Amino acid sequence: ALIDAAAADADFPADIVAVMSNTASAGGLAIAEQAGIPTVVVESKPFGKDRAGFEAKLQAALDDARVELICLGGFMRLFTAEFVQRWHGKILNIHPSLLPSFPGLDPHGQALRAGVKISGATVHFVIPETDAGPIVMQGAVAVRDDDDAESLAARVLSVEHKIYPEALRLVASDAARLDGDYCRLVTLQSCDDSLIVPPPR
Ligand SMILES: Nc1nc2c(c(=O)[nH]1)N[C@@H](CN(C=O)c1ccc(C(=O)N[C@@H](CCC(=O)O)C(=O)O)cc1)CN2
Ligand SMILES: NCC(=O)N[C@@H]1O[C@H](COP(=O)([O-])[O-])[C@@H](O)[C@H]1O
Repeated sequence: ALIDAAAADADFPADIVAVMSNTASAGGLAIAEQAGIPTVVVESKPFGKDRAGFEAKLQAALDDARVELICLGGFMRLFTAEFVQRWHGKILNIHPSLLPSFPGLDPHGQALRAGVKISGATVHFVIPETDAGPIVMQGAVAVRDDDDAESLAARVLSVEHKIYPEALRLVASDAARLDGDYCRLVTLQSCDDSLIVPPPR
């Protein structure tokens, strides 16, 4: 969705300069290759619990690609506080729940077990505390009585594909920035109500 958004708008304020993964099996690498975007794999498994060692190798790849802003998508490893502070205000993550509800792993299962009627996705700045960074944008879906984790994830994913490009547009154009504990909207943004996704008929 980020690749498509950047390709579709000549004025999009960001270029996808590389897609990187900590595992060679990540599906996004093939999508990037098909789009002619450089890919990099920095395997995390050889580093075991040595997060700093993995991050040093990742940082070198980010430097080589001259990355200025990181957008995480399904990156299932926690960063050290040192790495996050080095990239202060320059790492976004998308999480498939309406944070601060249901952070961490299995958010859809958490939502279903809690019996919530509305779920969705959140784009937030990454801070050392997991899934706790200031929120840039959210989109919602109704939870249906017959939903399981797979069906809910599929509907939430369609919202992710809508809000992540728009959140990146805001941050890359400096219309939204991390300001202490807040995501500060530097310019008034017209809220796009279509991001509140009604339940499918
Ligand atoms: N310091 C931070 N690192 C990361 C954040 C963050 O907010 N602060 N966001 C996550 C993404 N994420 C949810 O959106 C997430 C990813 C991974 C985990 C986690 O517990 N990972 C375990 C390993 C789990 C596994 O291998 O299956 C771990 O790293 O020990 C929780 C939340 C990205 N990083
Ligand atoms: N905590 C982060 C998290 O849960 N991210 C989730 O992983 C998906 C991508 O995974 P995939 O590339 O395996 O489809 C993302 O769409 C998001 O819902």
